[in-house]
Amino acid sequence: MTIQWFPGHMAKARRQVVEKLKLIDIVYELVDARIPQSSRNPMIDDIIANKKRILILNKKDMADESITKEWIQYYKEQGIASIAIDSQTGSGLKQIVQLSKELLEKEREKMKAKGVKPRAIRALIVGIPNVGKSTLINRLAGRNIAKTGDRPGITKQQSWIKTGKELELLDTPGILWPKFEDEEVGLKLAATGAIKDEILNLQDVAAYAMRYLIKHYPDRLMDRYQIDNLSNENEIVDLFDHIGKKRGCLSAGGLIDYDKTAEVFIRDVRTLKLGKISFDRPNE
Ligand SMILES: Nc1nc2c(ncn2[C@@H]2O[C@H](COP(=O)(O)OP(=O)(O)OP(=O)(O)O)[C@@H](O)[C@H]2O)c(=O)[nH]1
Repeated sequence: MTIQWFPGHMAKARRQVVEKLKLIDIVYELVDARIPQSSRNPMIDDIIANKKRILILNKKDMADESITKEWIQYYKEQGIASIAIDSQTGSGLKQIVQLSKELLEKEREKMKAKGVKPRAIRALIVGIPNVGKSTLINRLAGRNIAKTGDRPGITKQQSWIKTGKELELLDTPGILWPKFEDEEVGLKLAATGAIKDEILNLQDVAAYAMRYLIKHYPDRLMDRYQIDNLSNENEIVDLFDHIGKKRGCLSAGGLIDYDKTAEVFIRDVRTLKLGKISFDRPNE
């Protein structure tokens, strides 16, 4: 389902998250590990205010491992606890409870001192569309629970999902909007498949991804499309021609079909044919 993020919807989405914050101890802010900055909500710090938070870099299986490590370090320096996980296989999930306990230790110690037995930690997953919120909830619950999160305008009864003895999750994640105002962010969201292909011109998205690969992963481009010398193909049009020819993207008259080439190239990127690519890098 595509959400049209009008200002009214943003305000409503924000209100829904703020309401839920009253019920929970900790926020799990879910982002896409390939674009940890570009897949964050622009107002997230303001929205969650003083609540404890873990920044969860999901889909780590698709991101460049060394860059993910740099991100974790970067966030540590910013005072933000972060971990990388793969919700599809469950890799990294154990750290979530462990880290939550660490972050909430003081509060829990205080409760113990008052003679109150600490209850399970209560958490809310928030994030922009498509970062894997439902997949994570289902994984933590050990069954298929989460279907859709809060759509702006739709109010749903809250209920808790128990995941083991130590953690309870709100069953509907908070859906927040991405940073659309920045064109590059839009291109990154499109390149990773986070937004619908109809929203941006696919040739623009492909050209952006090609430039990014020339800069950061030239060998992979050369290997995949048998390019001998990338410096001669720096012109994006030449690269389109080369890839179009190699991948058989020709129109009736034998000319390169650029739309088809863009589609094939983007599919290669999204299906890891060019390896694991991180489109956001710290300090860039
Ligand atoms: N490779 C990989 N794919 C994942 C992972 N987590 C989720 N996905 C896929 O990402 C897509 C989006 O996942 P969802 O769980 O529907 O994302 P969501 O955040 O709930 O999306 P909305 O309901 O649109 O807000 C699905 O195709 C999932 O299978 C992961 O860790 N690795």
